[in-house]
Amino acid sequence: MNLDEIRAQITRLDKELLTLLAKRKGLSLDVARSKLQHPRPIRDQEREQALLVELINQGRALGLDAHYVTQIYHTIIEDSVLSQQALLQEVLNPQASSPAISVAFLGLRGSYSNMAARKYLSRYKATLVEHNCESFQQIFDTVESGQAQYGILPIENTSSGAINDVFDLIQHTSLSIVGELTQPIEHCLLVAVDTEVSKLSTLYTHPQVYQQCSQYLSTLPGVKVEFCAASSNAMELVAQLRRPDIGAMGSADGGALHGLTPLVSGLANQKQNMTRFIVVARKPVEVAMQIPAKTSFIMSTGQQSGALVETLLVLRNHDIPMTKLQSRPIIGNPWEEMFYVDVAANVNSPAMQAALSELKDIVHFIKILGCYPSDEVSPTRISSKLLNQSPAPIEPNASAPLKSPTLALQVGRFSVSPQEPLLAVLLTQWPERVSLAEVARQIKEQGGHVLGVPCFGEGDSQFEQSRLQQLSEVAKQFDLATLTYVHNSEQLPRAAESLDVLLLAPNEGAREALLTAAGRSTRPVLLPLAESHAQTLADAERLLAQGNQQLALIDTQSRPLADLLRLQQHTRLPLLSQLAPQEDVLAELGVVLKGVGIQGFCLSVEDEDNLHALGQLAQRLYQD
Ligand SMILES: C=C(O[C@@H]1C=C(C(=O)O)C=C[C@H]1O)C(=O)O
Repeated sequence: MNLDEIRAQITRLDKELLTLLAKRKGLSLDVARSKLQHPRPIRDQEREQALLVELINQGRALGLDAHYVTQIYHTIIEDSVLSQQALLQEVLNPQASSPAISVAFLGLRGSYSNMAARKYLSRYKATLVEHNCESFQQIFDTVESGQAQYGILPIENTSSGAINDVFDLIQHTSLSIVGELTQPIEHCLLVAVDTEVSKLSTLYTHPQVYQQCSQYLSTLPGVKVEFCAASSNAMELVAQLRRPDIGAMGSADGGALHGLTPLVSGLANQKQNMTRFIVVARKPVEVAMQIPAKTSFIMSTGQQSGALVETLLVLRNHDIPMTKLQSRPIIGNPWEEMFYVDVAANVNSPAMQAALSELKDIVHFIKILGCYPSDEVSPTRISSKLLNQSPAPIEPNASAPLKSPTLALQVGRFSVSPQEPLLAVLLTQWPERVSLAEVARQIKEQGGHVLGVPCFGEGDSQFEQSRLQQLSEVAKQFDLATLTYVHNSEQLPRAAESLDVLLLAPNEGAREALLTAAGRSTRPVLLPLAESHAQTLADAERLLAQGNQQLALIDTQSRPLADLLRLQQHTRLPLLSQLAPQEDVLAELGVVLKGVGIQGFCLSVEDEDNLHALGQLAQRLYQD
């Protein structure tokens, strides 16, 4: 077969795949209709888990790796759940469906708010009428006066935090929040004609984008930066001028609306840059009880001590999870605060109704801002336990686990517990023979959780920075947490900026400064055992005293079991163990250590050849 013939086959297959995906979506909507007739929750994570395990196993038999299959199905299921939710909402709020929908947002065509508006309203099959606004106030005015049905407003950003102006305007509006969505903010360098970065002399952008991309821009010293009112204005200008020496900065999708193409992407200093938007309308919506809802309200309490705590206790007593609490000053009442609260509950649920009536008795002011479907469809995770199910071998006779420590370690998205210990791989050096991505893929495939690679000490700080960044990007791709050795207090904050867990190098000089820096960090820290238990515990105390309570001890020298048990009697900190893969009894050792309450294993490997040991260890640790 020649290239054209092979490509023709691929094209045919892709068409078949799309037809099948459309059929699947149709069936998922049938499921929604059935759930409407015989009410039950839209989301069924048990079903999703069973489906994923089956698909992963079928995929493996066909030579597809587990991570690949999981990623594809997370996307398919997310769309399936959101489409089912939208169908239920349309049945419940028929006024929402009309031939044209008008929406007000900040900026011109191509702005981040515009892209958010398009994404949110794409769920309705109606033509979009867009109202460009110059301020948040104008968005509120446009919707309040009925010129637009919906307004889209950014409310918080993962890098810059709460957007105070929007919070302040909500305090006084008659509008209701009827929806939310979270949008990744991915800054790109956009150009109108075929050109190269070296040919650029001027870049147009918004000051906030400039700030968020400062590190990249410092690598282009000869390029002049000109500010515009919004990133969409910059795009418009560059599209009009069509010159090879100028570019704009903004989203790739937004640029495409102006005929611009991205020359470089991923420019933001912080890679996880996301904005949460709220959708406002004149009338509140009703949210079906079968779908996860959020309710937003504002309240002010008296200034007496404990007033806020009392309100939060009401929520806790009714088992209502709070997802956000933000305070803003009340204009005209110095030192009084208005609290913005988001809870994961339907305003019409009995628990929420009971909580609201109790809150009314103890607050000075309370107003419901809206109840809306939650935009988050958190991916169903398959535990290592489920993936590694095989007939259970005979367990060696381990002693009964000691009382489990009270401190719960959270590494990335993994909650560490004696039942589900953490499984990390720590490469002794940066991989040379294969790519880091291949190592990550293997770790994921074998059931590991954390990818650890040394990033410091082999070059200048820019080189180290690029390793930290590579590690974090590759791990994210494979849904793994990240780890590196930290040798001194200067490295610590740099590692903490990008990675999930920090392993302090044992016995380096300037120990105190390192412990203090680790104690000030908000990342979990692994502290290697010192010569004596007394020294280890003193080091731990020093670190904890700085505020960071996410601390675990790690045995890096395979100490005798009795020694570890003795240590456990004196501390509530979780204990992890670093193991070498050469050990022929590695898996058995793991089981014994898990039996005595060791909460994690760090497999120290020289290269990818030793990774198969991880699979054996995972299988023994996670089977029932
Ligand atoms: C389709 C269903 O609804 C949801 C979507 C699923 C899917 O797309 O596979 C699975 C479970 C539910 O969370 C269902 O319940 O079967």
